[in-house]
Amino acid sequence: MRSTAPPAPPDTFEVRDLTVVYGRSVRALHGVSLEVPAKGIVALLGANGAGKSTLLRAVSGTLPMHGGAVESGSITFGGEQLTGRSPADVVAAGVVQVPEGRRVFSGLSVEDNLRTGRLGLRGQSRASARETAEQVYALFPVLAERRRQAAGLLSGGEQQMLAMGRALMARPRLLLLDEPSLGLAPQVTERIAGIVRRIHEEGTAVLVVEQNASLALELADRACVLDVGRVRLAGPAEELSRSDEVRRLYLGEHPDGDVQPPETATRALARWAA
Ligand SMILES: Nc1ncnc2c1ncn2[C@@H]1O[C@H](COP(=O)(O)OP(=O)(O)OP(=O)(O)O)[C@@H](O)[C@H]1O
Repeated sequence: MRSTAPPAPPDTFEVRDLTVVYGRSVRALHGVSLEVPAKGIVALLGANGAGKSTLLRAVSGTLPMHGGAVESGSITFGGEQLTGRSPADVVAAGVVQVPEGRRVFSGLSVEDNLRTGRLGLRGQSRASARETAEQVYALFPVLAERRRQAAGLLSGGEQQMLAMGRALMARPRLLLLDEPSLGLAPQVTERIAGIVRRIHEEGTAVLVVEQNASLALELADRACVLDVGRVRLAGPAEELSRSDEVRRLYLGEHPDGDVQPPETATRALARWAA
């Protein structure tokens, strides 16, 4: 039977009722749904162990490397099914992840690190590779200055920029950012945030996973809070940043120094889950 659901708008990224297991017993995600509109920027928040990395692994096709599998649900980008696809296929579909912890090839030069971002991409000419590299250097002038230096000699912030630049070499239409501020000084974090804004303004959709909730909520249009593998809150980032629950749990604020009454949290949940 043909589906009667209307086709998704081009480049909408959709996760629907996703359940992920590790081995036989660890269910890390339970029926998670979220959406990144075309050219949107969405933050995924949650405490340690909430399932943020698991969601990114499911999207990028790297779950099997961690002993995980999608049990049910779907992941689509512009209507194209990504569930169960290989990492190379996901990149070819326009969805590229910047891994947590930067993970650059420290013995390779900046230039060669950028080249690895295009490995395996089909139908791309040398001229277009050069043009993309120049766009990346324009976005990160510090990488242009150090293009022949070994990546291992860069500072933490510069390595984060290189990891982002390498992902941009594949010309993603959706960029997945895993903890871009991890281990960086506040000033460097601000620079990275500014670059994420520019990438987004130039038309790339972004899904950003962050422990630094204030940064993520400042950057994003919408946000989604995961709690022990389930979506606890979702809605416009500005509304979430005003939510008592988010302020207390993720922004480190303690309104009146008191614990929030449970009925307030329930009402907040109902409002943002709508
Ligand atoms: N390879 C794995 N094998 C078994 N269980 C795992 C594996 N990776 C993660 N888990 C479990 O899945 C759940 C979700 O973990 P996940 O790493 O996705 O959370 P997270 O929100 O990314 O946390 P963090 O911020 O600490 O990275 C946790 O209970 C974790 O222990």
